[in-house]
Amino acid sequence: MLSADPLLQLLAIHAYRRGQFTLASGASSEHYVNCKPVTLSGRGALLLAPRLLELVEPEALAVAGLTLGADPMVSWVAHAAALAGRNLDALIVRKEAKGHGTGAWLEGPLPPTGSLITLLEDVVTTGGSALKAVHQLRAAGYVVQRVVAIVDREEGGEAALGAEALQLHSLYRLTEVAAAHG
Ligand SMILES: O=P(O)(O)OC[C@H]1O[C@H](OP(=O)(O)OP(=O)(O)O)[C@H](O)[C@@H]1O
Ligand SMILES: O=C(O)c1cc(=O)[nH]c(=O)[nH]1
Repeated sequence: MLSADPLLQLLAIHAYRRGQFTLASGASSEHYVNCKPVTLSGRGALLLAPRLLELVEPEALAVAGLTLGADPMVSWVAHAAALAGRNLDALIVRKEAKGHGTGAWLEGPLPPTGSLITLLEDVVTTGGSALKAVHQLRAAGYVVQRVVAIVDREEGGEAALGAEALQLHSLYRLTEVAAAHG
């Protein structure tokens, strides 16, 4: 049965797949949620941006995320914030420092050192990718206390983030998306 929640419906139809998958952690899984067909769709952006923006800390000056899953997310959340009259910019954290030019890890309009930044993720499994981004942001002098994800697979991510003083907020659990897929 189709979910009454249009966003859950989009994720169930366009993001969730059953099969054999190798995850970022190297583990195997019979489920995969590829959020990109949703996060890169106009309707997905329209539905997701306000849902994620309301979970961003009110004092945050930027949203940041590890490329490339979080790239569209940080962009349209910053856009939604601007439409609401809020000062919130987008930052992209590279998976490795740029090998030429600036040599940067972080791209975007950098807020002052000490600013609060909320980390965005599409999927949290072990939390390793989110932590990689948080480590770069903290090394650059930013305060990160919260990770906001579309889907929490509930496979250790919340505890791993908690061990580094990070709260995980997610819109959906993998089990909900799988159930909506049917
Ligand atoms: O919590 P974790 O165990 O780290 O797994 C979740 C990560 O895996 C996916 O990224 P992926 O490495 O597939 O990269 P991509 O966004 O560049 O496709 C996803 O976008 C998360 O960042
Ligand atoms: O753990 C991962 O790599 C992972 C799982 C998943 O369901 N979706 C995703 O994008 N990454």
